[in-house]
Amino acid sequence: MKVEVKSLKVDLDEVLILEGVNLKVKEGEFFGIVGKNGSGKTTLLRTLAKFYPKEGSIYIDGRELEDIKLDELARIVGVVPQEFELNVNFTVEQFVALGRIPYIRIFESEKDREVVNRVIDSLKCPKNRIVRTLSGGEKQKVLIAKALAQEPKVLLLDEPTSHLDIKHQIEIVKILKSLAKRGLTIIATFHDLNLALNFCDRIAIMKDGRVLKVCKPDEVDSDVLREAFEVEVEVVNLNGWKVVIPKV
Ligand SMILES: Nc1ncnc2c1ncn2[C@@H]1O[C@H](COP(=O)(O)OP(=O)(O)OP(=O)(O)O)[C@@H](O)[C@H]1O
Repeated sequence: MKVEVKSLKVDLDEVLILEGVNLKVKEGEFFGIVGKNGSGKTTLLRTLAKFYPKEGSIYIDGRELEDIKLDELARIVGVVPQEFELNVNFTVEQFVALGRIPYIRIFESEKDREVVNRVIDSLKCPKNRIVRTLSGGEKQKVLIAKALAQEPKVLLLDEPTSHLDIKHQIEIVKILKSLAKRGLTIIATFHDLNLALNFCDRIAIMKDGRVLKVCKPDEVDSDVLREAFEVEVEVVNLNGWKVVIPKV
């Protein structure tokens, strides 16, 4: 499903956090959001998930967010939050099954079990382990699995690779890329510019609650990064990889 944001403004506790945000994310697009700390990335994602009141409009598949009730929204939009104290005593299987709540009537159905097992297998999560005992990276995958068990059409992820080593970072972004290729619309924030530049289809660069530029990774240059991050950097091409190097 496509996601469109028009003239979005968000105030939290009477502080202006987002203003004049306009975005058009296509169905099946892997869309990255980057920007320095406090630029408004998390607030934008949470607003897309209807966590915060807003001015302006957000359309999901052409429908204004206000008109989509929360139970229906839970079947359309999956959210993977940034920080999550995942100290629950559930097994991975039980925890991922929570993602089926928007579908469950009284008893878990055969389909619920099938979806939970498919998602766990596709992310290679350790099904029978207790979630509390998992490493940060394993917990991150379990959170993504729970969101995918919702069978969302749009997946919002806040820093999906923040707890991961380089192997697992690449594993997760490749999984996200393949999900997007199969039609899932993915909007994810990244601190790691190199991951965003090499895997996202397009990127929004944010500063001070506004979107400075939306472009393809090839169009991200040192000028816009200097403006957004207030640091001198160079964007170079190294063996087919775009790499952002700080000039210190
Ligand atoms: N409830 C609130 N009341 C006032 N200010 C808030 C509130 N929530 C967030 N902010 C402020 O809004 C700004 C944007 O925060 P947000 O978490 O969206 O940024 P971010 O780009 O995700 O940052 P980070 O990269 O550090 O996670 C920050 O200055 C933050 O302090």
